[in-house]
Amino acid sequence: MRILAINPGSTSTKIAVYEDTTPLLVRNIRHSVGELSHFPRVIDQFEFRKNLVIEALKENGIPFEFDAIVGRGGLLKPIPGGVYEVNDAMLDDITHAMRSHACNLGCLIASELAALLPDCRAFIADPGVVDELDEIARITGSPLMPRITIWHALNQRAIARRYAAELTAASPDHPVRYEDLNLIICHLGGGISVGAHHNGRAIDVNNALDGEGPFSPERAGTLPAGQLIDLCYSHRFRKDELKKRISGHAGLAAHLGTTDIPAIIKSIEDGDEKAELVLNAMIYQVAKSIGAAAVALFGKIDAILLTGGIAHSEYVISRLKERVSFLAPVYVYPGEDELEALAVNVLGALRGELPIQVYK
Ligand SMILES: Nc1ncnc2c1ncn2[C@@H]1O[C@H](COP(=O)(O)OP(=O)(O)OP(=O)(O)O)[C@@H](O)[C@H]1O
Ligand SMILES: CCCC(=O)O
Repeated sequence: MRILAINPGSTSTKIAVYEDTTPLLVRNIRHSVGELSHFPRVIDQFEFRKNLVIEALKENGIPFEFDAIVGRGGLLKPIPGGVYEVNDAMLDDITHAMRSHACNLGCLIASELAALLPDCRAFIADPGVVDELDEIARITGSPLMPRITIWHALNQRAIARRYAAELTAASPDHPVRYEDLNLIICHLGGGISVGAHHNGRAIDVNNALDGEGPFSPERAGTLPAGQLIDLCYSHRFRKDELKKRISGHAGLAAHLGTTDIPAIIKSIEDGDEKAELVLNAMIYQVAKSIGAAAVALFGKIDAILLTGGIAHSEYVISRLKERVSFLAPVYVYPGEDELEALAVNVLGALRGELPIQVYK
């Protein structure tokens, strides 16, 4: 089976081509803040990112022949995890999605490219709206605003399974499954999500997109509610501009004008005190969220797993470990396994080993 996996993130479009479980091509196409700022809305990046995918395949001599195309995404209604075939209900909900996120493009690009081929099917797997919250975690101080989650479900689960497989490989007589573990998993990407996983379910995890949790390279995280309301009524910003102050032009992008962690660390080394304070504040907020997840798990934690692009950074990881390693052993999985997870999920579905769910 030949599978094209497409993962549009907030700062990159990652693609991979798999022949069964063998990767034939893996590419990370990075997008600068300036490049993406030409597009008023994320959905407007559709043609741009789709063409980049086609160009990357051509440049690498990959023939446009696939059994399935799978995209990461999108921000649909809350649904159980798993593999879903793209259908009209999904495309309709994505096109009119209330929330803007690059992963919405994954579903749309997969669908459009698959339609160019006879017998090629389009899928998504474990989108960011996978919802397994404990009921107690949904309650906020306002009945008007129950909590929802939008998080890196695909990667957090893939990393959890990888950690369990590593434990099993180390002690084959004592096989361990993700479903046996209590884990805190922290995805450090353009957005940051921190999940408390209890026996294979994310019982609490922040809404990394809509202003909840730590701030991140391009998200505001939790904001002071009163000040936010005042800003809404200040006539200083239109609604869409204010939304960008929560997701897009927020976090490190708003404070420092860049989401590029290596560049920020370079300027800290060159003596930029503001960059140092802001980046350290982001690390501090991530550590506090890990502490909150520890409480959700009653302090019974097998491991803390740090993943996402920023987990490549020794500067960030060493400072995080300093604050949280008293809670549990910390393991680092830099980058993400999302492309492989997409491909493996779809391969399982095409082989009949995993159910293909229908989005309604
Ligand atoms: N080698 C590296 N060292 C430090 N930071 C890095 C490195 N590579 C990428 N990053 C940082 O990781 C962040 C992007 O992470 P990632 O690629 O996981 O995000 P994304 O896929 O664009 O968005 P998201 O994960 O939120 O969907 C950026 O802030 C980038 O600067
Ligand atoms: C759906 C992914 C969540 C995020 O980027 O914050």
